[in-house]
Amino acid sequence: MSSCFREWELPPQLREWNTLSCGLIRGGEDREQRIIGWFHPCVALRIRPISMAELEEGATLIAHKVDDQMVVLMDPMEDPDDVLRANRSREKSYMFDVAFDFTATQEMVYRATTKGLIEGVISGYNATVFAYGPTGCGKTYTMLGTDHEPGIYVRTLDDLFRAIEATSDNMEYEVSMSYLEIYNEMIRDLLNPSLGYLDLREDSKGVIQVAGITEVSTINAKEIMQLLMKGNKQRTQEPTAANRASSRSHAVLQVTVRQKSRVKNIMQEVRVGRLFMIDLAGSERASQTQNRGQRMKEGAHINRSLLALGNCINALSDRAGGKYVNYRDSKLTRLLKDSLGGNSRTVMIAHISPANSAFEESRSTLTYADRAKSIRTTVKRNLLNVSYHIAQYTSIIADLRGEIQRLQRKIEEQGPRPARTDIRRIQGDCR
Ligand SMILES: Nc1ncnc2c1ncn2[C@@H]1O[C@H](COP(=O)(O)OP(=O)(O)OP(=O)(O)O)[C@@H](O)[C@H]1O
Repeated sequence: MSSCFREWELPPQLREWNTLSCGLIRGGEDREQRIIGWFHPCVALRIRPISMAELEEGATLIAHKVDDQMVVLMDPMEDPDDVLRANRSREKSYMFDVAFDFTATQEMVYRATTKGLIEGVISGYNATVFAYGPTGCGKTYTMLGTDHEPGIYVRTLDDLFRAIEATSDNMEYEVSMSYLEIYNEMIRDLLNPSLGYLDLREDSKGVIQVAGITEVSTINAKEIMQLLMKGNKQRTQEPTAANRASSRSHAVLQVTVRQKSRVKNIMQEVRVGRLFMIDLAGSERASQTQNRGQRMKEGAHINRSLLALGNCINALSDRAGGKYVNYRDSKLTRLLKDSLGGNSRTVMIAHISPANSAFEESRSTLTYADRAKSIRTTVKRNLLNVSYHIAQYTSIIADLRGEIQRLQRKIEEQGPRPARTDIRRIQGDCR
């Protein structure tokens, strides 16, 4: 099984961090970011098992994994038994960093896509993993999973805390998480829904923040999982014809890790890594889902934001063409700005059904996933430079010392201080 990153090892550019001649960007007075290189997203494809409903409809299989990286999609209108068929133009093969079919376990998907990001995150790099694809194709299964087959959220958090534990003799960590959903273009805090709808703000360094979101600090995987499960119960899910428990919102789990050395020194740095794990709502065809009323309205919002995401992917993958990337079209793309074309190692896991009835959705998902491979992101280490503050205080202290010396000199120049009686006499003169 090939993988995006080698297990427990940093990707080559990250490993070469110490030897690379890095660019140094001052991202603000107290924040430095060191560029370590360009990256393309890791794009994985998962073909879920055929469902009972599809079997009952007499579905045939049209999507196949050929090897660890190649997937073939056949046009269902073509007769596979016709040996004379000359026109196979609509049968297409796609190459990905890694491909999975119904035989793949949750552990295999996690190891090949996400596990390799953890070491970077605890050392101050940003990373994003997102599940993409049509409704009912297995995104929530991959990200959240089940009690028996936990998905990427649980496995990542388990390994993240294990990695922290392994280096905690030398390093001090602070981990916090937030969990939100974007439902009908509105942001809701899943850890504290009573906060109402939240706004997106861009800080002075261009980093997108959700104003007022609950950030829970913890260093305990079990505690995070309990919060996640609680938050997930708040997520908007409804039965649709395509999926009995269809997620009607995009769910974003953000884990922030701050790392600093236990050895206190004057040049101490705090490294801040952010990991986004995103379970997108599924794209859907109104005709297939038979949605009406509220479900149809939700579907329109979902499709609109996924279209905005698709447009960003298109524009970003055509950098040579100099296309403008419009992140502002939806909350989803604004939130994913850094993950898509900015400072992040990004993994996209596209999902499709193997059935002939899903041909059009599968084809467009494969096309988007294929385009996403040519996006480039610039990965930088995020440093909150404590030494900057120390330098500031040192220079303030030096200034104050200089001022004291100047005043002392002035007093000395003015001669000895008048005695108390002289002061009384001076006051008397003034009256
Ligand atoms: N790889 C898989 N192995 C076993 N079951 C799967 C797999 N992928 C999906 N399923 C099952 O298929 C059904 C639909 O999956 P899921 O809810 O994850 O789809 P989704 O893409 O998140 O859908 P939506 O966009 O509507 O929320 C679920 O019952 C899920 O358990």
